[in-house]
Amino acid sequence: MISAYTGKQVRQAEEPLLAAGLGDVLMQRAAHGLANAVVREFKSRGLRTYGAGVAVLTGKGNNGGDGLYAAAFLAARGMRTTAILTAGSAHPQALAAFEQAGGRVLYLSDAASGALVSEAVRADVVIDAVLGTGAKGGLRGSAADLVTAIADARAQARAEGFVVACDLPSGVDADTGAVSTPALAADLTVTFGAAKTGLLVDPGADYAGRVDVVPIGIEEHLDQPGLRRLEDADVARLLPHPARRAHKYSRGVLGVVAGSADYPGAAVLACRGALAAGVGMVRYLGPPEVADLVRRSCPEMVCSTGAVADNRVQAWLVGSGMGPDDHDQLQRARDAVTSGLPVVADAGALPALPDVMAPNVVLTPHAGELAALLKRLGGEEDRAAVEAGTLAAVRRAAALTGATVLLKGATTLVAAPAGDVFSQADGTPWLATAGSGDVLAGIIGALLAQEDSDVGRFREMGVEPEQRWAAVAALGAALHGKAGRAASDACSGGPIAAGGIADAIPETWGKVSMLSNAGVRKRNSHTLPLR
Ligand SMILES: NC(=O)C1=CN([C@@H]2O[C@H](COP(=O)(O)OP(=O)(O)OC[C@H]3O[C@@H](n4cnc5c(N)ncnc54)[C@H](O)[C@@H]3O)[C@@H](O)[C@H]2O)[C@@H](O)CC1
Ligand SMILES: [K+]
Repeated sequence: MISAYTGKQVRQAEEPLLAAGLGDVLMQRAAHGLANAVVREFKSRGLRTYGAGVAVLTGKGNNGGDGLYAAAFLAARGMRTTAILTAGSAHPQALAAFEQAGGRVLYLSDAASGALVSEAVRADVVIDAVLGTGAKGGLRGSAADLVTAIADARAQARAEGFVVACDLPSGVDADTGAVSTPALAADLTVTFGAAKTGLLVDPGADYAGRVDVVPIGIEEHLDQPGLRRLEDADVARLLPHPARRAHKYSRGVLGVVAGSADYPGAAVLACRGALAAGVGMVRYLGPPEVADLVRRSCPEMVCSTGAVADNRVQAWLVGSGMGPDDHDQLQRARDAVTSGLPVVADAGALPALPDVMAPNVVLTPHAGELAALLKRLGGEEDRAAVEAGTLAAVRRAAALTGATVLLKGATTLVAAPAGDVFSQADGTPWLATAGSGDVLAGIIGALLAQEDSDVGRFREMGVEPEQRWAAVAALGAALHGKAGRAASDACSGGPIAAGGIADAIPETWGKVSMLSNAGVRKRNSHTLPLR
């Protein structure tokens, strides 16, 4: 599990060490980690470090100090290092160490900016150490102009080097992931002590590139993370596995209320996602013509035209492919949400649900649907505002509705009403295809139906029982992303259609599960390997 913290939380964790006079030690550890990461990046790209050019964009605070110390380490390895001071001054000890190691110092002024841009554009690596967690707002003045010019050169492929952000890309808000432009998109962000929340949230994640966390000794002072990400091992631990004497009912039955005359395919894709995601049985409820297509597309399905109350299931999926005029289906969606069972509510159901729900109801809006939901609850947001502040928007929606809210996107965020947030980015842009969300709803529905009252495996991971619905939804997002990636990889990175995501789920599931075979055997009470 990756745990992420706000800038304030990280600074609070640093306080006891700073009070003990260890400030310079922390900075040296951070700088050492940054320098090592830069060297590793050169090696992984098959590039020589000796004689390579390093340009450090250096602010006047401690972030600039980290960059200068790191550049001093790199100079000692024979790299040609140049610091471009953006604020006229820099961390004095770090600057002295840098100059002593043979680094060259240039000062940013309006007159010199053309030459400085060329310097940065020619460098094999640009280290962005202008602003860190102490920044208020984004880059301004000539520092902003410099970054704009470098970013333009990179966009026009006039710069060959790569960009490494020191702690976070300057201009990215460490807490919210909001971006004050201009900001330089990094290939790699080397962040200190702990991942910062804003690096794992869009749009900040767009600028962070890969994120490396360098431990600096503050870790034991960190409190509860504001945001978490499930890694492969967590996914493996959370995926359900049938007990040896399981039968189809004990494995969970999912009821699906989805599809309409206009969008019958959405019901089929939701059902295909669910059938592939481990559930014992899927029942479909809806108009006869949609039921007919579902039955013909998925012979495993049990279809009926009855009411929610007449069907024994462990969880419901409602809304995929439904419109505002599908009155019978919308009534079923409302009945499912008030049944007390876990529900995943998607697309067309979202405008028709009660204002206040329960944590075991998982809403799955995209940014436009989330904006509409927030407006209905009295907010001002439009789609652009949601996209610029995804974390705040998803948290607010969860707090206002009392439901778990999953915001779909390149980075998928899931907020529990009590405040826990998960962030998953397992997929590929090819997942942005019609029907992909229906498959996601199917997966989450299937996982909800398999949830039992055993909350131990969540507790072991530090997830409280009432927040586990968010973890289950994040698990679904992870599985969906990984399956989409696997489907695309199987076509050498080519495009995928939504049905391909569903088809790739079982093998993706199997491969991830192998990571925790020991745990699986423990849960199944088997001591002998299954043959
Ligand atoms: N506190 C510590 O002990 C450690 C801090 N570390 C580094 O220190 C950073 C935080 O350092 P600081 O608190 O000095 O903050 P920053 O380095 O982020 O910068 C703050 C400085 O820039 C100025 N500033 C703020 N906003 C600005 C803006 N929009 N435009 C231009 N100037 C602006 C401030 O007046 C201040 O001088 C972290 O991101 C990390 O890189 C690491 O060295 C690890 C240890
Ligand atoms: K930075």
